[in-house]
Amino acid sequence: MTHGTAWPFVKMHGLGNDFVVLDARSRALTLTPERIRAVSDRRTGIGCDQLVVIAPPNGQVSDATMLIYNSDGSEVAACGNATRCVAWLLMTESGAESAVIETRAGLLDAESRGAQLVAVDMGRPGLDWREIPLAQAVDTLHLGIKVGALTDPVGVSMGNPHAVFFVNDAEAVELSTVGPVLEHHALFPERANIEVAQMLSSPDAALGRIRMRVWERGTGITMACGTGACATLVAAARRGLSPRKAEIVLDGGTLTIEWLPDNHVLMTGPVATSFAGTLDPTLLP
Ligand SMILES: N[C@@H](CCC[C@H](N)C(=O)O)C(=O)O
Repeated sequence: MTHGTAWPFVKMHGLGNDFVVLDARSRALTLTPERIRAVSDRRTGIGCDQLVVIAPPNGQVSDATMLIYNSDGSEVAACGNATRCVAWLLMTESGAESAVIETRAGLLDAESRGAQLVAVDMGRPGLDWREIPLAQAVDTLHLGIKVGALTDPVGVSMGNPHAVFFVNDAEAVELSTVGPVLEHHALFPERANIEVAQMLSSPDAALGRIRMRVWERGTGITMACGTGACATLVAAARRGLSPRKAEIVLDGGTLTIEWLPDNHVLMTGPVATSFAGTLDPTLLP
């Protein structure tokens, strides 16, 4: 491989949920699960929770297409924190205050909310068992499964599958033990992201506050999960535990999530750039 053909990348994160971002708008990129795992590997690659590719827009309705891959090599339809990061890159590039990003989960509208702060309309939550998807017809407000001390989560799709367990003490949950078991539970044919959520506010608070930790499908424990924060707010509001707007306190910081009257979920939070570089061609030719 000659010098100059190596892939440039930007390393970004949203509240510590980190990404290697590749711009494939003017150059063909061939990814395989092996290559995604190699780049994502923290010991031998660059290291990230998700590999994110900016691809050309399909038609004229969006500014770009975003493709998202978990560090295990699987492709996913949605990633809230990466959407804010890519929106920020696109807005910085265009000088505009908004951007439209096409994902496998649909078109997402993003807006700048000040320095390094971005709001994204994450669309409508999926509340039907087929949308999550579940293996059988179950009321998504009470999935009724139990692993260890975790019982009866709420199922929510934010373009990707989530199971939200309400607990008295989120810090006490052994996520590294129960997370992988629940991710692969037979009720979730496409696996699931697993959230444990502890209410820090009362149901009648003007603004809710919820502590949340996550075991991400295809990645493991991460510092933050944007779609998980959206799913948690929706789950808490459906259970009558929270108003429809809340601060979700994650390991890496806080996201503000609002379930709007039009049924869309609005996520607002920071973005950060860590460094830029080029990928060793042995990782990605
Ligand atoms: N970190 C993300 C979600 C990434 C995808 C997820 N692991 C899945 O497999 O669905 C976020 O910020 O939403």
